[in-house]
Amino acid sequence: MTALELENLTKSYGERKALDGATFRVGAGEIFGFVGSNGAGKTTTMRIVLGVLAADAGDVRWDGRPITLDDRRRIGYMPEERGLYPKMRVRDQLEYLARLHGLTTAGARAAAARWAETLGVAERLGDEVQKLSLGNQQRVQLAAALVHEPEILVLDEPFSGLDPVAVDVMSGVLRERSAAGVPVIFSSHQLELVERLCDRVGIIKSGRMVATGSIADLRHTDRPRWEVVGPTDPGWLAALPGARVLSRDGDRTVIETLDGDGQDVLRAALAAGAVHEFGPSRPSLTDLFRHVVATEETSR
Ligand SMILES: Nc1ncnc2c1ncn2[C@@H]1O[C@H](COP(=O)(O)OP(=O)(O)OP(=O)(O)O)[C@@H](O)[C@H]1O
Repeated sequence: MTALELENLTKSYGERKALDGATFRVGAGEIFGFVGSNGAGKTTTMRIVLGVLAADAGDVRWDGRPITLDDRRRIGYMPEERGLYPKMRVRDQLEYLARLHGLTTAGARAAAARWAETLGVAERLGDEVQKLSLGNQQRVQLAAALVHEPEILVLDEPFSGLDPVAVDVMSGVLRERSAAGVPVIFSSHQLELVERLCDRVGIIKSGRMVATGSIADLRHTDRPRWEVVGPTDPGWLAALPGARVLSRDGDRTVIETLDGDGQDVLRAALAAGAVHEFGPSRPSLTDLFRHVVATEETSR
């Protein structure tokens, strides 16, 4: 199976260590969400994959062997700093990029039209990029990353600043590309979106991967957790040996128990008053992120 593998990447900018042994793998047809605080090392990692930046040490492999320039040409990349020519018309831009990647004139024209249509910017093909709204420029940017039918997609914050409809359009395209076998890696600070869209997630902190796995794996807890919307007086918990409150917000309480199917929790809560909602609770990706990423990093 073709996979993109990053092993032990290190990179320093002068004294500042941006990557410190980052290792992860994105398999064929997988959508991998790359998350971390500002300055954690996501863009640096992606630039190394692209080859626009050299690592100090470590390897990038594609299909089990060191990635080559030729492989890198088959990456669709959306850089953080974007990079469309503002004065060029959308059509010319997309066709130019497709031609640069080896498509014929007719092939480039067809691909530009197809991706503009898919991303909802077909009516803007004749406009200069700078005349488009930022969200539409971003759609064109994704079209630019896709126009040469890449075998790998590397997207640096493709969802930032998009309205919900554009988020849906872009999510649909990423799902469709991954279903076609393309490994997709994208960075984002929109963790609910990452949770919804990704097969696997990697959390980077200070240049190291601190958690990597499927959403289900990462959200798994050793002990069962329950969410109760009901009695506000925590006295009812005394009836449950080993139970402890993880969080409380008004009448919403999250409880961890030693084991069981939660029926004892429900009974105890009902004995204390009305229960409006009850069910199992698992930490969200946002909870996990807060847990593993220390706040001091945001000031790097
Ligand atoms: N060209 C550069 N020169 C010096 N330091 C840099 C350079 N580029 C990045 N850094 C530093 O390397 C670290 C990692 O930065 P990087 O841009 O990879 O993080 P990031 O996870 O993409 O952050 P963000 O979420 O803010 O985009 C940061 O401490 C940053 O200040």
